[in-house]
Amino acid sequence: MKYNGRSDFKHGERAKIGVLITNLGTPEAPTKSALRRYLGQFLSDPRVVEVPRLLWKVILHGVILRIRPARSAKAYQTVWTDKGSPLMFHTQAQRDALAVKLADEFGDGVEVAFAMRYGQPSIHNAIEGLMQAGVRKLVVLPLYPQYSGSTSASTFDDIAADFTRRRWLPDFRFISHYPDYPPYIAAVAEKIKAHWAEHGRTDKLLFSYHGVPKRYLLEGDPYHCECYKTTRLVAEYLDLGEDEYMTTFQSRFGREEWLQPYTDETLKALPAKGVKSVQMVCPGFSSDCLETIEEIGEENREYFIEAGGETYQYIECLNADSAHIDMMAQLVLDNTQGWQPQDLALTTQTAQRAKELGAAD
Ligand SMILES: C=CC1=C(C)c2cc3[nH]c(cc4nc(cc5[nH]c(cc1n2)c(C)c5CCC(=O)O)C(CCC(=O)O)=C4C)c(C)c3C=C
Ligand SMILES: [Fe+2]
Ligand SMILES: [Fe+2]
Repeated sequence: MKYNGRSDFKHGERAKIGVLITNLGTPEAPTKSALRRYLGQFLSDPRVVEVPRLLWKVILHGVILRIRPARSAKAYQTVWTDKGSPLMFHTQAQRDALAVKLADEFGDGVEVAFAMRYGQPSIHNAIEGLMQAGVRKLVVLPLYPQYSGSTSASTFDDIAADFTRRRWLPDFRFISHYPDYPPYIAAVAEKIKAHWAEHGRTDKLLFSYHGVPKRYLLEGDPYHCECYKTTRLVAEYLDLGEDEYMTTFQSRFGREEWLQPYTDETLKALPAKGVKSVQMVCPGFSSDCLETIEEIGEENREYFIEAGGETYQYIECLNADSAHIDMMAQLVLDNTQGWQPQDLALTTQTAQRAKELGAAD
């Protein structure tokens, strides 16, 4: 076994704090072949699809990867921009802004990177870059406010896989969720308020979260509860009455039952119940992406209007808004309590002894 490490370590070198933000990942291009690669990696993750491996391998390679890539590529083409995939450029912008913000706190003693769980930039490459830059204390912030095994734990698995191959592990903190973190709740609520100030209010506000199979909830995944908690706290902040908002779940995948109520079914049913205008918000997504721009912004709009709805508005994700970056910086600061970038505390004597033993200076 060859462990990853640095052979050019210098005694007295500054030990930096590393901050790694992550998100899900996105295909490299909106093409069938790129989608096949991306979906192949994503849907092979046992945290995402909890089906016996052999059976799933046959279904994935025999059916899904033959049909879905072409369909998904078409959908991605509708959201692709000159800057590439929205999920990618928003995450890059979040990293850049967070780096500026954290430099106020730690000066040049902090390194900020971003990575994607599937595809590039990979978690392994990002950690490698941070370690090469002298990071000895690492905080990882997956940008999933609500914990789910399929997202948060899967990210942890990938970090752990990197660590099993690493010679010198950093001090490590992992922010597994923040569904009720006051600055996050405030940022989501204030974004809604800003939308109201510009466009007024509608009959209902729908909080739409990405779904997971209902089976995961029944087997102990807290995701469902954490989504409801976020909704409740934002609704309280906004002083909403019970009948003014709803929580729904979108992006169903496969045949089994997922968390309900489904966003699409709800929107098809609301006009008949007298709800003619809705605003949609997706607090579980830190960045606008295929699932918000195309699925909520376009596809579900059609369902609602075809069913007799009159006004349908989508409120964008927090993306690289300053309130979102401030929230991330605060979360990082809360989770680096007691950490300061510092010179490695090696005495001259220790350094001398290490030199005698042949270590690089
Ligand atoms: C926000 C949290 C997310 C959870 C929880 C989640 C679970 C989950 N997703 C799938 C299947 C697919 N998701 C896809 C796209 C996608 N999913 C999330 C986030 C969560 N997924 C995001 C941010 C995105 C968009 C990525 C982008 O490039 O913009 C897709 C791919 C799109 C498609 O082909 O339709 C699939 C497939 C499962 C099975 C699952 C939980 C079990
Ligand atoms: Fe997903
Ligand atoms: Fe619950």
